[in-house]
Amino acid sequence: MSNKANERATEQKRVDEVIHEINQKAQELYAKSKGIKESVIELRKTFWDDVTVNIDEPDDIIETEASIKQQAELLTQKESAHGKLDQQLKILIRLKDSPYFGRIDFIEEGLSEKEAIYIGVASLMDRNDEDFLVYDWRAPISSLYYDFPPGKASYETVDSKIHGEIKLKRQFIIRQGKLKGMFDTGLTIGDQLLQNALGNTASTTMKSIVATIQQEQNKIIRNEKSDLLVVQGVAGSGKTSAALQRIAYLLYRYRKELNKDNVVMFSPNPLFSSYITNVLPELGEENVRQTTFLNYLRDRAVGNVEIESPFEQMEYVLTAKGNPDYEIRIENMNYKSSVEFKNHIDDYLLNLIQEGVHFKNITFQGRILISKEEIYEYFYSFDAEISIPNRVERVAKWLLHELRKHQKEEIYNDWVMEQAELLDKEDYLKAYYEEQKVDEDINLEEEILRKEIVKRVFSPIKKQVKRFQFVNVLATYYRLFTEWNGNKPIQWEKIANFTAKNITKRFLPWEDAAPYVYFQGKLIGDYSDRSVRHLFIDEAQDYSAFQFAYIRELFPHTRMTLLGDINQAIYANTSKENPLIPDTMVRKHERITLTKSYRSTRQIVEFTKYFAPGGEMIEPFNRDGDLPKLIIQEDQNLNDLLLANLEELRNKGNETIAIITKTLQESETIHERLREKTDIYLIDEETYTFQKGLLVLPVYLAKGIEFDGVIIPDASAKCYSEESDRTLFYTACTRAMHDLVMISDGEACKFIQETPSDTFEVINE
Ligand SMILES: Nc1ncnc2c1ncn2[C@@H]1O[C@H](COP(=O)(O)OP(=O)(O)OP(=O)(O)O)[C@@H](O)[C@H]1O
Repeated sequence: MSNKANERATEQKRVDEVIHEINQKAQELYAKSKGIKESVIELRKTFWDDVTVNIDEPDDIIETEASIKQQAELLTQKESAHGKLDQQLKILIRLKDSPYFGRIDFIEEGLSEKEAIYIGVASLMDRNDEDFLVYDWRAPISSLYYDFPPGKASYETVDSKIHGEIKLKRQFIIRQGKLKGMFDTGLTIGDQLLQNALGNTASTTMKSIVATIQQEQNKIIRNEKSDLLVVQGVAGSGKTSAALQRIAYLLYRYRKELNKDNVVMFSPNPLFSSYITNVLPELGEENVRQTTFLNYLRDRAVGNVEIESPFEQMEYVLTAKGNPDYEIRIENMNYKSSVEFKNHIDDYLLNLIQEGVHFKNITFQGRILISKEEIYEYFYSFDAEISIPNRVERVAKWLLHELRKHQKEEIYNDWVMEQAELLDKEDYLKAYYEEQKVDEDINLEEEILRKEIVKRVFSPIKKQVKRFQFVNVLATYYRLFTEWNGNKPIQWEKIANFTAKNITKRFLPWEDAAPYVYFQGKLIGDYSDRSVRHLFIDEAQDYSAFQFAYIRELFPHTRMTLLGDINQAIYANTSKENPLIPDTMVRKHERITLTKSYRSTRQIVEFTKYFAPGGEMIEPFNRDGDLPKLIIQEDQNLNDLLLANLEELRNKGNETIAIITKTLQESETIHERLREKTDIYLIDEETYTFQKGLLVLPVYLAKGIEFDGVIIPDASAKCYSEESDRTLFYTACTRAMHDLVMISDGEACKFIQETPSDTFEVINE
């Protein structure tokens, strides 16, 4: 046997031994878990047998309660032990298929023996729990694998830095316990494994990249020092992947202090959220809290307002040119996205300390119990030193006190007994006795019934007061645009009229959503979630300066990781003062730039980098495919052309093909035309998942996602005519992993024309 074959046989032998060990452990765990499960079932069945129930005397009741509590605790303990064993079993099952993907032989400085360190998705100890058969990829020593080629190397432990030398670096592909591939590499992580990973067809959910994390990505994943980490990475450079592995890393590294509920991720759209849901479970972690910024704002906004989505805003910008309000809307977007507007709101808030907060009457059965004027007077009777939210709290206390007085007065009104006729008296009396702990007294019955009825009717009013709903946030916001005479910026009149018109309809355009919720927080307090320890913002280029400033105030003590690509800033006004642009961030932060693109073939990256602003720095990963194709057609039927190209892409092995349009309108038209002829799935902002096959969607909903093949049905100069379309077009093209086809009716857009003619193939139909 050759040396190589020998080594391979030795490695397979080790794989077999480790799997044997896994099987043993799994059997033991299974037996334990089964035992516990049976005892849980048994305990549930016999729960009451071991409880002494006696409620004759107060002492007996206490004893009974203690006995139930003890039994319940025992059950919880057993259930949790069973849960933990189950979790361990799941890890073993994962390891059994592929116990590890890497090995390094490391000699620590001062020691003579080298140690072979095998790295996998989770740790595995030998039977005696003495040695590691597999190290978790997140263990400190595993960083050697990602950070260094063979030669001098070091890694950091909790309290020191260990130096030494890597003698060997090896990568494995193990599937179903069989060694399918094995490569020794001089590079950080060899090309071959990455080639394998990237050459596959797109999947409908994202995969983990732990076996092939690159050095730059590893810096993002293992960064523990920065409070604010800003990652600017070109399209397909692995930002989202790095973010998810970073979450898994942090959950492992700080497992005592951090859990899934302490981590929040803002993602660009619901489709993206479901696209990434598999990654953390694949790494043995539970999914963290995920939401879109839109949902975050919608969940918070008071005042029964309708908040426009950023996608609707985008669609408006792209399709409503010529609309009488269009220019004003753009100005509104400009101004409301700026920190200048935030300062303006802050000035207004200073004025509100003196005057101007609007309140609502507290009404009951159509009568005003406490008028807004009375509330206003009480609110402004406080010292100017007392902040607005603080005063609001005091007003709430006062209102509750006043309401109690009104409640008492209502008791003897006729309506109460009328209502009593309609009710289940038993239920009311029972509730009363339970609460008041008094003995039944028939003479008191009517009195009690009255009290109870009034209490229940007042309860929702009190709840509203406790939630500060007596403050009319929307009307106070409206006053900013209609009455307040503060320092007004230029163009204020138009913007103010436009905003006032919308507020009257209880409608908030997307650019007004964050300002309104910010303003609301300053009036009635923010329910900022202090349990959030890490916040991740993906596609950070799509946030405006106002939104960032607001998020920073909302999470003052939260560590943040912002990831994005300024070249993909598709929403109007988000690329100004964006933290992804160097020097725009005031707060101390660390910045990592990723320039290598892994998603697309070399040919697609070479083509797209020409029209990405600052694209010279984009480096393709060395994976070859066909040149992007530009089809120029004059009178061809677009349907036939699309169908023919689809067929061709399918024949080349592409499984997921997306027709990416500029607007939703266009997507709908194409969907309508093709649905009779082929299976095609339209994706809109309500779509949460997608299947392999043919999809049609606007570019702003394709953010963060990738497809085997992409067809741009209208890449003409008519469609992508403005400079502001550059990032849209770039985003659309960079969704393609293997094939990119662009169709243009007549002259192609200037972005294609800017690129050297040898970077794409032109076909004249
Ligand atoms: N180290 C890696 N090993 C294997 N695959 C990788 C690696 N880095 C990135 N990829 C792959 O490259 C593709 C792009 O990654 P990802 O979506 O994380 O990039 P992104 O920077 O967020 O892209 P975009 O900004 O365009 O949305 C994915 O298929 C991902 O699995």
